[in-house]
Amino acid sequence: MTKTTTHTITLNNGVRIPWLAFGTGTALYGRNAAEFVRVAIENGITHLDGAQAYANEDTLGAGIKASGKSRSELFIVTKLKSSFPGKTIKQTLEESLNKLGVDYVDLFLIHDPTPARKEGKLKEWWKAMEAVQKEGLVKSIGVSNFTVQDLKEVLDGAEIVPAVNQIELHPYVWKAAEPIVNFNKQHGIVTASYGGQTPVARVQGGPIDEVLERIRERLEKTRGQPVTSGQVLSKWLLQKGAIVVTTTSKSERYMTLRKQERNCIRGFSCSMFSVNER
Ligand SMILES: NC(=O)C1=CN([C@@H]2O[C@H](COP(=O)(O)OP(=O)(O)OC[C@H]3O[C@@H](n4cnc5c(N)ncnc54)[C@H](OP(=O)(O)O)[C@@H]3O)[C@@H](O)[C@H]2O)C=CC1
Ligand SMILES: O=CCc1c[nH]c2ccccc12
Repeated sequence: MTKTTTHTITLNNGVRIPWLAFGTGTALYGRNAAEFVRVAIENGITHLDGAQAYANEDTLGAGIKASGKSRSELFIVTKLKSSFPGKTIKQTLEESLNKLGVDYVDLFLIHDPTPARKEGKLKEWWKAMEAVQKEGLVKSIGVSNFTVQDLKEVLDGAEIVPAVNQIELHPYVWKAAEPIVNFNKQHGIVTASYGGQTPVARVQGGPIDEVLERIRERLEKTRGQPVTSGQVLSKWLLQKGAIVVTTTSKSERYMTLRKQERNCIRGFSCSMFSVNER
Protein backbone atom coordinates (compact mmCIF):
# COMPACT_ATOMS: atom_id res chain seq x y z
CA MET A 1 0.00 0.00 0.00
CA THR A 2 1.38 3.45 -0.92
CA LYS A 3 2.29 5.92 1.79
CA THR A 4 0.43 9.19 1.81
CA THR A 5 1.36 12.51 3.31
CA THR A 6 -1.18 13.65 5.85
CA HIS A 7 -1.37 17.15 7.27
CA THR A 8 -2.38 17.07 10.87
CA ILE A 9 -3.27 19.42 13.71
CA THR A 10 -2.30 18.42 17.24
CA LEU A 11 -5.21 18.30 19.67
CA ASN A 12 -4.99 19.45 23.31
CA ASN A 13 -4.21 15.87 24.42
CA GLY A 14 -1.33 15.42 21.96
CA VAL A 15 -3.34 13.33 19.48
CA ARG A 16 -2.88 14.34 15.83
CA ILE A 17 -5.98 14.84 13.71
CA PRO A 18 -5.76 14.90 9.89
CA TRP A 19 -6.77 18.31 8.56
CA LEU A 20 -9.09 17.03 5.81
CA ALA A 21 -12.01 14.72 6.61
CA PHE A 22 -14.43 12.79 4.42
CA GLY A 23 -17.98 13.15 5.77
CA THR A 24 -20.70 10.52 5.61
CA GLY A 25 -23.61 12.85 6.43
CA THR A 26 -25.47 15.26 4.11
CA ALA A 27 -25.16 13.70 0.62
CA LEU A 28 -24.61 10.22 2.11
CA TYR A 29 -27.12 10.48 4.97
CA GLY A 30 -28.99 7.17 5.31
CA ARG A 31 -27.25 5.81 2.23
CA ASN A 32 -24.80 2.98 1.76
CA ALA A 33 -21.50 4.81 2.27
CA ALA A 34 -19.22 1.76 1.85
CA GLU A 35 -17.97 2.34 -1.70
CA PHE A 36 -17.62 6.12 -1.20
CA VAL A 37 -15.57 5.54 1.92
CA ARG A 38 -13.41 2.86 0.29
CA VAL A 39 -12.64 5.17 -2.65
CA ALA A 40 -11.98 8.14 -0.34
CA ILE A 41 -9.44 6.04 1.57
CA GLU A 42 -7.94 4.78 -1.70
CA ASN A 43 -7.44 8.44 -2.60
CA GLY A 44 -5.46 9.08 0.56
CA ILE A 45 -8.11 10.43 2.92
CA THR A 46 -7.67 8.90 6.37
CA HIS A 47 -10.02 11.01 8.51
CA LEU A 48 -13.62 9.75 8.30
CA ASP A 49 -16.48 11.68 9.85
CA GLY A 50 -19.52 9.64 10.84
CA ALA A 51 -22.43 10.00 13.24
CA GLN A 52 -25.05 7.82 14.86
CA ALA A 53 -27.66 10.14 13.31
CA TYR A 54 -26.38 9.47 9.75
CA ALA A 55 -27.85 5.96 9.95
CA ASN A 56 -24.95 4.49 7.97
CA GLU A 57 -22.22 3.65 10.50
CA ASP A 58 -22.48 -0.01 9.43
CA THR A 59 -21.63 0.86 5.81
CA LEU A 60 -18.91 3.32 6.93
CA GLY A 61 -17.48 0.30 8.74
CA ALA A 62 -17.82 -1.84 5.62
CA GLY A 63 -15.93 0.78 3.57
CA ILE A 64 -13.17 0.90 6.16
CA LYS A 65 -12.88 -2.89 6.08
CA ALA A 66 -12.86 -2.98 2.28
CA SER A 67 -10.05 -0.38 2.16
CA GLY A 68 -7.64 -2.83 3.73
CA LYS A 69 -6.04 0.00 5.76
CA SER A 70 -4.88 -0.89 9.23
CA ARG A 71 -6.82 0.67 12.11
CA SER A 72 -3.87 2.81 13.25
CA GLU A 73 -3.66 4.50 9.84
CA LEU A 74 -7.21 5.85 10.10
CA PHE A 75 -8.85 8.56 12.16
CA ILE A 76 -12.48 7.57 12.76
CA VAL A 77 -15.03 9.97 14.23
CA THR A 78 -18.58 9.35 15.33
CA LYS A 79 -21.11 11.53 17.10
CA LEU A 80 -23.69 10.93 19.80
CA LYS A 81 -27.25 11.16 18.51
CA SER A 82 -29.59 13.78 19.94
CA SER A 83 -31.91 11.32 21.62
CA PHE A 84 -31.23 7.84 23.00
CA PRO A 85 -34.23 6.87 25.16
CA GLY A 86 -33.60 4.04 27.61
CA LYS A 87 -29.88 3.86 26.78
CA THR A 88 -26.73 5.29 28.28
CA ILE A 89 -24.18 7.25 26.27
CA LYS A 90 -21.78 4.34 26.72
CA GLN A 91 -24.36 1.89 25.33
CA THR A 92 -24.92 4.03 22.22
CA LEU A 93 -21.15 4.20 21.73
CA GLU A 94 -20.81 0.42 22.06
CA GLU A 95 -23.48 0.04 19.36
CA SER A 96 -21.49 2.42 17.13
CA LEU A 97 -18.26 0.48 17.67
CA ASN A 98 -20.10 -2.68 16.79
CA LYS A 99 -21.50 -1.20 13.56
CA LEU A 100 -18.16 0.36 12.61
CA GLY A 101 -16.33 -2.91 13.32
CA VAL A 102 -13.67 -1.24 15.50
CA ASP A 103 -12.83 -1.41 19.18
CA TYR A 104 -12.31 2.33 19.61
CA VAL A 105 -13.01 5.57 17.76
CA ASP A 106 -10.45 8.34 17.52
CA LEU A 107 -12.95 11.05 18.35
CA PHE A 108 -16.46 10.97 19.82
CA LEU A 109 -18.51 14.17 19.68
CA ILE A 110 -21.77 15.30 21.25
CA HIS A 111 -23.55 16.07 17.97
CA ASP A 112 -26.08 18.54 19.25
CA PRO A 113 -26.24 20.45 22.55
CA THR A 114 -29.97 21.28 22.23
CA PRO A 115 -31.62 18.31 24.04
CA ALA A 116 -29.13 18.31 26.94
CA ARG A 117 -29.31 22.10 27.17
CA LYS A 118 -33.11 21.99 27.37
CA GLU A 119 -32.99 19.42 30.19
CA GLY A 120 -30.07 21.09 31.99
CA LYS A 121 -27.97 17.98 31.40
CA LEU A 122 -24.93 19.31 29.52
CA LYS A 123 -22.58 18.66 32.47
CA GLU A 124 -24.06 15.18 33.01
CA TRP A 125 -23.58 14.27 29.33
CA TRP A 126 -20.01 15.55 29.42
CA LYS A 127 -19.23 13.42 32.52
CA ALA A 128 -20.41 10.37 30.55
CA MET A 129 -18.19 11.41 27.63
CA GLU A 130 -15.20 11.73 29.99
CA ALA A 131 -15.96 8.25 31.34
CA VAL A 132 -15.88 6.57 27.91
CA GLN A 133 -12.54 8.24 27.16
CA LYS A 134 -11.13 7.05 30.49
CA GLU A 135 -12.34 3.53 29.68
CA GLY A 136 -10.39 3.61 26.41
CA LEU A 137 -13.42 3.30 24.10
CA VAL A 138 -12.44 6.62 22.46
CA LYS A 139 -9.10 8.40 22.13
CA SER A 140 -10.52 11.93 22.30
CA ILE A 141 -13.84 13.56 23.07
CA GLY A 142 -15.41 16.76 21.79
CA VAL A 143 -18.58 18.56 20.86
CA SER A 144 -20.42 19.87 17.82
CA ASN A 145 -22.71 22.82 17.24
CA PHE A 146 -21.82 24.19 20.69
CA THR A 147 -22.23 27.90 21.37
CA VAL A 148 -19.87 29.85 23.65
CA GLN A 149 -22.47 29.53 26.43
CA ASP A 150 -22.66 25.72 25.99
CA LEU A 151 -18.86 25.50 26.08
CA LYS A 152 -18.66 27.61 29.24
CA GLU A 153 -21.14 25.32 30.93
CA VAL A 154 -19.20 22.19 30.00
CA LEU A 155 -15.81 23.68 30.90
CA ASP A 156 -17.08 24.58 34.37
CA GLY A 157 -16.09 21.47 36.31
CA ALA A 158 -14.79 19.49 33.32
CA GLU A 159 -11.91 17.12 33.94
CA ILE A 160 -11.23 16.87 30.20
CA VAL A 161 -11.40 19.95 27.97
CA PRO A 162 -13.20 19.13 24.68
CA ALA A 163 -10.59 18.44 21.99
CA VAL A 164 -12.80 19.65 19.11
CA ASN A 165 -15.90 21.75 18.47
CA GLN A 166 -17.31 20.93 15.01
CA ILE A 167 -19.43 23.80 13.68
CA GLU A 168 -20.82 25.18 10.45
CA LEU A 169 -18.16 27.51 9.06
CA HIS A 170 -17.95 29.48 5.81
CA PRO A 171 -17.93 33.20 4.97
CA TYR A 172 -21.75 33.50 5.13
CA VAL A 173 -21.87 32.43 8.79
CA TRP A 174 -18.61 34.09 9.88
CA LYS A 175 -20.30 36.84 11.91
CA ALA A 176 -22.07 34.30 14.13
CA ALA A 177 -19.20 31.80 14.14
CA GLU A 178 -16.28 34.16 14.89
CA PRO A 179 -16.91 34.38 18.69
CA ILE A 180 -17.09 30.56 18.84
CA VAL A 181 -13.89 30.13 16.79
CA ASN A 182 -12.12 32.65 19.08
CA PHE A 183 -13.43 30.98 22.24
CA ASN A 184 -12.34 27.56 20.94
CA LYS A 185 -8.84 28.91 20.28
CA GLN A 186 -8.55 30.57 23.69
CA HIS A 187 -9.41 27.27 25.38
CA GLY A 188 -7.28 24.93 23.27
CA ILE A 189 -10.29 23.49 21.45
CA VAL A 190 -9.69 22.79 17.76
CA THR A 191 -12.43 24.08 15.46
CA ALA A 192 -13.64 21.60 12.85
CA SER A 193 -15.78 23.00 10.04
CA TYR A 194 -18.68 21.60 8.08
CA GLY A 195 -20.66 23.28 5.31
CA GLY A 196 -17.46 24.95 4.09
CA GLN A 197 -18.44 24.60 0.43
CA THR A 198 -21.81 26.32 0.96
CA PRO A 199 -20.96 29.39 -1.19
CA VAL A 200 -20.24 27.16 -4.21
CA ALA A 201 -22.52 24.22 -3.49
CA ARG A 202 -25.66 25.81 -2.08
CA VAL A 203 -25.74 29.62 -2.34
CA GLN A 204 -24.41 30.43 -5.78
CA GLY A 205 -24.92 34.03 -6.84
CA GLY A 206 -24.23 35.35 -3.34
CA PRO A 207 -22.21 38.46 -2.49
CA ILE A 208 -18.86 36.70 -2.07
CA ASP A 209 -18.84 35.11 -5.55
CA GLU A 210 -16.94 38.03 -7.01
CA VAL A 211 -14.30 38.04 -4.27
CA LEU A 212 -13.88 34.26 -4.54
CA GLU A 213 -13.38 34.54 -8.28
CA ARG A 214 -10.76 37.31 -7.90
CA ILE A 215 -8.77 35.25 -5.36
CA ARG A 216 -9.14 32.10 -7.48
CA GLU A 217 -7.76 33.87 -10.55
CA ARG A 218 -4.85 35.37 -8.62
CA LEU A 219 -3.90 32.00 -7.10
CA GLU A 220 -4.18 30.30 -10.48
CA LYS A 221 -1.79 32.84 -11.99
CA THR A 222 0.79 32.58 -9.20
CA ARG A 223 0.63 28.78 -9.12
CA GLY A 224 0.45 28.23 -12.86
CA GLN A 225 -2.18 25.49 -12.44
CA PRO A 226 -5.98 25.33 -12.11
CA VAL A 227 -7.45 26.48 -8.80
CA THR A 228 -11.16 26.12 -7.96
CA SER A 229 -13.37 28.36 -5.82
CA GLY A 230 -13.81 25.34 -3.55
CA GLN A 231 -10.06 25.31 -2.90
CA VAL A 232 -10.16 29.02 -2.08
CA LEU A 233 -12.87 28.30 0.50
CA SER A 234 -10.83 25.48 2.04
CA LYS A 235 -7.82 27.77 2.24
CA TRP A 236 -9.98 30.33 4.04
CA LEU A 237 -10.88 27.62 6.58
CA LEU A 238 -7.25 26.63 6.92
CA GLN A 239 -6.33 30.23 7.65
CA LYS A 240 -8.93 30.24 10.43
CA GLY A 241 -7.14 27.17 11.85
CA ALA A 242 -10.09 24.88 11.12
CA ILE A 243 -10.24 21.21 10.22
CA VAL A 244 -12.19 20.75 6.96
CA VAL A 245 -14.99 18.17 6.99
CA THR A 246 -16.34 17.89 3.50
CA THR A 247 -17.85 15.24 1.30
CA THR A 248 -18.76 14.28 -2.22
CA SER A 249 -21.04 11.78 -3.85
CA LYS A 250 -19.17 12.08 -7.15
CA SER A 251 -16.15 9.91 -7.83
CA GLU A 252 -14.53 12.56 -10.05
CA ARG A 253 -14.26 14.92 -7.08
CA TYR A 254 -12.13 12.60 -4.89
CA MET A 255 -8.90 13.51 -6.59
CA THR A 256 -9.88 17.17 -6.33
CA LEU A 257 -10.29 16.71 -2.59
CA ARG A 258 -6.81 15.31 -2.18
CA LYS A 259 -5.38 17.92 -4.52
CA GLN A 260 -7.31 20.48 -2.53
CA GLU A 261 -5.42 19.48 0.60
CA ARG A 262 -2.03 19.64 -1.10
CA ASN A 263 -2.74 22.94 -2.85
CA CYS A 264 -4.26 24.53 0.19
CA ILE A 265 -1.35 23.72 2.40
CA ARG A 266 1.49 24.23 -0.08
CA GLY A 267 3.08 27.62 0.35
CA PHE A 268 1.19 28.29 3.54
CA SER A 269 3.51 28.09 6.48
CA CYS A 270 1.55 27.38 9.58
CA SER A 271 3.14 26.24 12.83
CA MET A 272 -0.11 24.53 13.77
CA PHE A 273 0.43 21.84 11.18
CA SER A 274 2.69 18.86 11.21
CA VAL A 275 3.19 16.63 8.20
CA ASN A 276 3.54 12.93 8.70
CA GLU A 277 3.84 9.88 6.51
CA ARG A 278 1.18 7.23 6.84
N1 LIG B 1 -21.71 18.27 12.97
C1 LIG B 1 -22.76 18.58 12.23
O1 LIG B 1 -23.82 18.98 12.70
C2 LIG B 1 -22.65 18.41 10.76
C3 LIG B 1 -21.61 17.71 10.23
N2 LIG B 1 -21.50 17.52 8.88
C4 LIG B 1 -20.38 16.69 8.38
O2 LIG B 1 -19.70 17.40 7.40
C5 LIG B 1 -19.71 16.68 6.16
C6 LIG B 1 -19.71 17.64 5.01
O3 LIG B 1 -20.83 18.46 5.12
P1 LIG B 1 -21.31 19.39 3.96
O4 LIG B 1 -22.04 20.47 4.59
O5 LIG B 1 -22.01 18.57 2.94
O6 LIG B 1 -19.92 19.86 3.36
P2 LIG B 1 -19.53 20.87 2.22
O7 LIG B 1 -20.04 22.24 2.49
O8 LIG B 1 -18.09 20.68 2.02
O9 LIG B 1 -20.37 20.40 0.98
C7 LIG B 1 -20.12 19.23 0.31
C8 LIG B 1 -21.06 19.24 -0.85
O10 LIG B 1 -20.62 20.24 -1.72
C9 LIG B 1 -20.70 19.79 -3.02
N3 LIG B 1 -19.60 20.39 -3.75
C10 LIG B 1 -18.28 20.26 -3.50
N4 LIG B 1 -17.59 21.00 -4.36
C11 LIG B 1 -18.50 21.60 -5.16
C12 LIG B 1 -18.41 22.49 -6.25
N5 LIG B 1 -17.21 22.92 -6.68
N6 LIG B 1 -19.56 22.88 -6.84
C13 LIG B 1 -20.76 22.45 -6.40
N7 LIG B 1 -20.90 21.60 -5.38
C14 LIG B 1 -19.78 21.19 -4.77
C15 LIG B 1 -20.58 18.30 -2.96
O11 LIG B 1 -21.44 17.82 -3.96
P3 LIG B 1 -21.10 16.56 -4.87
O12 LIG B 1 -21.63 15.39 -4.11
O13 LIG B 1 -21.86 16.88 -6.10
O14 LIG B 1 -19.62 16.52 -5.05
C16 LIG B 1 -21.09 17.93 -1.59
O15 LIG B 1 -22.43 17.48 -1.63
C17 LIG B 1 -20.94 15.79 6.27
O16 LIG B 1 -20.88 14.68 5.41
C18 LIG B 1 -20.87 15.40 7.72
O17 LIG B 1 -19.93 14.39 7.89
C19 LIG B 1 -22.39 18.12 8.03
C20 LIG B 1 -23.44 18.85 8.49
C21 LIG B 1 -23.69 19.02 9.91
O1 LIG C 1 -24.54 16.39 10.97
C1 LIG C 1 -25.36 17.07 10.38
C2 LIG C 1 -26.80 16.88 10.36
C3 LIG C 1 -27.34 16.58 11.71
C4 LIG C 1 -27.85 15.39 12.09
N1 LIG C 1 -28.25 15.48 13.38
C5 LIG C 1 -28.01 16.73 13.83
C6 LIG C 1 -28.26 17.33 15.05
C7 LIG C 1 -27.91 18.65 15.20
C8 LIG C 1 -27.33 19.37 14.17
C9 LIG C 1 -27.09 18.78 12.93
C10 LIG C 1 -27.45 17.46 12.78
